[in-house]
Amino acid sequence: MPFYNVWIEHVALDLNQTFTYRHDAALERGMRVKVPFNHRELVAIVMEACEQPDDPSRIKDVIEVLDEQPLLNEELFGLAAYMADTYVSSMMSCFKAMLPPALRPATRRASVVYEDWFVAGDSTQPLTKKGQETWERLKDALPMKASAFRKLAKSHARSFLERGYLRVEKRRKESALDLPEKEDQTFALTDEQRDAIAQISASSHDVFLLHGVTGSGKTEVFLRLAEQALSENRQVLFLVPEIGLTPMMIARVRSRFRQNIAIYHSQMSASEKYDQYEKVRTGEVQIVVGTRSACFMPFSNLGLILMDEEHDTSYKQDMMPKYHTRDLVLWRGAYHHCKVVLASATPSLESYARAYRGVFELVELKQRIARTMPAIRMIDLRQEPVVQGFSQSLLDAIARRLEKKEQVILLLNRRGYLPVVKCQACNEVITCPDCGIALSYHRSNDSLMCHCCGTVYAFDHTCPHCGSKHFFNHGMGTEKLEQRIQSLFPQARIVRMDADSTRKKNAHARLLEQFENEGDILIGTQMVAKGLDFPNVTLVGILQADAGLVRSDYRASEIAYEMLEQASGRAGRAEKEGEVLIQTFDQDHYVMKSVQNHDYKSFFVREMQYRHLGSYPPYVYMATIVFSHDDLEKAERVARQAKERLDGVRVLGPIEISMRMKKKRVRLLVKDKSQPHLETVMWDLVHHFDRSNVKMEINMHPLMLEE
Ligand SMILES: Nc1ncnc2c1ncn2[C@@H]1O[C@H](COP(=O)(O)OP(=O)(O)OP(=O)(O)O)[C@@H](O)[C@H]1O
Ligand SMILES: [Zn+2]
Repeated sequence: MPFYNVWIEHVALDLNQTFTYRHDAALERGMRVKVPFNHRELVAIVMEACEQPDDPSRIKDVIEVLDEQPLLNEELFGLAAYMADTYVSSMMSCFKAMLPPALRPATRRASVVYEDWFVAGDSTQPLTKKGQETWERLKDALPMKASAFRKLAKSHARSFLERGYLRVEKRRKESALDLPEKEDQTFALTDEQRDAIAQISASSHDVFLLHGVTGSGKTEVFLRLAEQALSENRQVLFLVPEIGLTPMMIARVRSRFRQNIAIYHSQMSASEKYDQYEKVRTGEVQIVVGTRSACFMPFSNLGLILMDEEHDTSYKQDMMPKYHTRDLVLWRGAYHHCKVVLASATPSLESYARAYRGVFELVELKQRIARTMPAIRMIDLRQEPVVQGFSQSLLDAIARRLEKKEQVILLLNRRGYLPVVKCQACNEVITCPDCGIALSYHRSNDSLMCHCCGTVYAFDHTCPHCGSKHFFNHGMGTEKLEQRIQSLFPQARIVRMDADSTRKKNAHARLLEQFENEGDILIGTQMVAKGLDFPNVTLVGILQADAGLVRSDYRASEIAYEMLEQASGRAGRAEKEGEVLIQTFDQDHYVMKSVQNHDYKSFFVREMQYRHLGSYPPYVYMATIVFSHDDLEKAERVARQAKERLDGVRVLGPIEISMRMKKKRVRLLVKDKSQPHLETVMWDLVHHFDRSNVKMEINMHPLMLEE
């Protein structure tokens, strides 16, 4: 049949409308084609063949077919449709989110680069005793990248080559992720680990919440479960929140499974992503480790999905379609009839509530491998003064640890030098003209930065309002902390980790390696709270523990709790006992109490009461609608009209929120007990509400209200 319905990407079009074109050869669903549209050539995706339209003479021809095979299989089509429905977004935007950039409309592939790999030869020539030992230790890990093997085998690599134990083979260059080389370590499982694995394997449930305290050895549980799935010839998807923050985790997975693994994350180039995508599609690898977009990999036979740190907010995409990775992997798990394991020391309230009700099966690891949780000491800042950010207790503790040659992590969740630049003469605060919020001073490039939109402004150290050259020096970001701590401990080797110091590719991995090998103090933003496993870290200090609690967002307490508990969990993970010092004005707050007692359950119970009282998730489903326009009144008027149209749901607002790109913005907050009903109401708005050139953006199930 020569007629086909296609999806076209075009902002001015109504969501999900399709158009009909003619093509005389057969097209398959999921192929890309180029079509004429309003005097332009646009890329479209074929949806289906269709009947001859009423007036075939008006139908135009497809200009070019871009693919030999469909890009997406039926499962991924189903996933796109689910995603479009759930997040009230267009099919085309879902396809774009799902495909690697090289397969998105109108891109060409970069050339392929090759590099040396070692594969095992079949030599029986004698080796020295040391050589024999090294060979025994490493031979099962082959094939391996030549450079990596040389690092592990040191001087022996050459004789292995000369004696035919190794052969060189050219392979397509891997993702440039610079992972620390690790040798595989297998442990005798602890009783708890063994029980957890047995429970998951034997259960008839599909979805598990693995709640294991920090340092309880969740990774080893993942690796064993992955081995099981592989032994049944099924594929494994292993999701991590941010690749940069998890080089150690990935190195461990890779050291166990070597060549059988694809790595997929946002810092890779388009051609690297394409390579990894193809490896999965062609069945060359069985395991994918990656960040949220890895949940779209073209698996054919998934046997297990692992989602580490399932509470992490980076699993929610912040552009359209604003999906949550957890929802999508649950859908895929159901499609493949495979088990899904969500894991965290601090599960999201949504997941724990589901485990509580038995929707997910709860699996617990209550003990640390190191046996003891670190002791938490609250430093009451109402009693003990802080001088330039530090209490004397914290300074003393740092000094003691440095003396013992142990390592320290300091958390201050604010980057830059000064958080606010305020004129001493006229009291004006310098703000971002696009967003209206205070700019931060960054000393490294001597400029001002908006932490909302990322714009950098030149700073001549003169107040734009009154011309004064004097500014207050209140407040502190990580840059200032670094300077201060260096002057207090001149001998200490300090590593700073925040969004500024980690901008370059592989910077995370490099900084972490630097800290592990030759650092004394690691300072940083919430990044340092995540996943780090350094045996010699015995002190964690948290400078402004209350900072997260003063935010008005409904999830503020949960996010603050996660950060504090996770940061605390970095101390004392091996033999040496750990200690955590938390500087707070509010030590009786239930968040502080729960952290102090390492008591997730009490946090959960209290927080659920607040969510219940305020009608917030997980008690209701929620969406935000943001209207933006140059004219605030117009945006408000349209928002009020939309509110009237929203029938049978609770609507709060409109309220004005911070500007974005110079546009004024107002927000409606929509709540309902029923997810399908909420979706119906929102779709109705998208299709039938006249928003007269006011921009309208919907965010289903937002994690944060202020964005
Ligand atoms: N059975 C075991 N025997 C000895 N050591 C183990 C065992 N299992 C794990 N470990 C070690 O214990 C440490 C903590 O394990 P892991 O990093 O998996 O913890 P985790 O549960 O992921 O913690 P977090 O949630 O804090 O990231 C690691 O250094 C790991 O190598
Ligand atoms: Zn801005």
